Amino acid sequence: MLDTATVGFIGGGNMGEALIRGILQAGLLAPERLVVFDVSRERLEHLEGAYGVVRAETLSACAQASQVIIVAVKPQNMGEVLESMAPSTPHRPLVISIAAGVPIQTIEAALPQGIPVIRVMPNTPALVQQGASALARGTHAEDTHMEAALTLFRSVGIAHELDEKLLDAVTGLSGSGPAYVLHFLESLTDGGVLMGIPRPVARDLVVQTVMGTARMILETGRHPSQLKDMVTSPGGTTIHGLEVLEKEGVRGAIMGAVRAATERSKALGG
Ligand SMILES: NC(=O)C1=CN([C@@H]2O[C@H](COP(=O)(O)OP(=O)(O)OC[C@H]3O[C@@H](n4cnc5c(N)ncnc54)[C@H](OP(=O)(O)O)[C@@H]3O)[C@@H](O)[C@H]2O)C=CC1
Ligand SMILES: O=C(O)[C@@H]1CCC=N1
Repeated sequence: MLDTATVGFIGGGNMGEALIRGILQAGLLAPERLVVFDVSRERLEHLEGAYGVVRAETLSACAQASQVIIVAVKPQNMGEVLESMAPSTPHRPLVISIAAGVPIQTIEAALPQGIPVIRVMPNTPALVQQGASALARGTHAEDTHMEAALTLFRSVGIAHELDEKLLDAVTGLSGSGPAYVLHFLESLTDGGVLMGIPRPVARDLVVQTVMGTARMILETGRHPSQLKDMVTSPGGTTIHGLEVLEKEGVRGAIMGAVRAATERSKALGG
């Protein structure tokens, strides 16, 4: 269904822009096939100017022009957006929500009966086609709808179909995950600076170390523990660093962060 579809974005903030940019860079759709509506005129002007996408003057115009509608507003704005959108969906578009925590049932109940809905949890590395998304289908979403949604999100990274009950956990893991990785990356860089390395060099070394380590997992298929053991010489430097991380409870702290974010996602759904 994507071959001829116009894809509408309601909400063109951080995540909306990451998807727009990623989809265009991947060459999946031409800019004239992307229509955007945002309450912020500034955002609309930015998106139109930066990417050449079509700007809709109203939410209804965006919905009416689109066979696939990606709703990318904050969970708190979902109620008003769905209410405004409902009368503009007689053409039965596929509605894709990326809002954290908002259950499919809530979205379906706010729209006319029979509208296909897919709930997705993407993440910001979609901006550079390195996103990670999980998708769950609603009552009326058929295989063609899921295939179209998977094609969209796979154009900007990897995507898995999952049962909806796991989407809050995905939100806590890979949805919020880039922030944890950036926090770690920033701390590691500060560690280098603390030891006297100029910041730009420390940043470069850290980014390459994180990227190289992730690629090593993917390309060797080995367990992270095995790869960690390769770095860790008996009585050497690494084991002394690891001892500090274990004493400070970093592993438990990271697991706790995923749990806290998952619980927050559940709470956002009401
Ligand atoms: N950021 C992330 O890493 C991720 C976010 N998400 C989800 O994506 C959604 C968007 O998040 P994010 O992009 O970070 O949020 P942003 O606040 O950056 O973007 C939302 C945009 O929608 C606009 N908006 C608000 N109300 C309306 C409306 N009624 N109609 C049209 N546009 C409206 C906002 O304008 P204004 O600012 O003026 O209100 C803003 O420009 C959220 O539901 C979030 O849970 C999912 C995965 C990752
Ligand atoms: O922080 C948030 O609520 C959103 C959802 C996942 C990432 N950012």
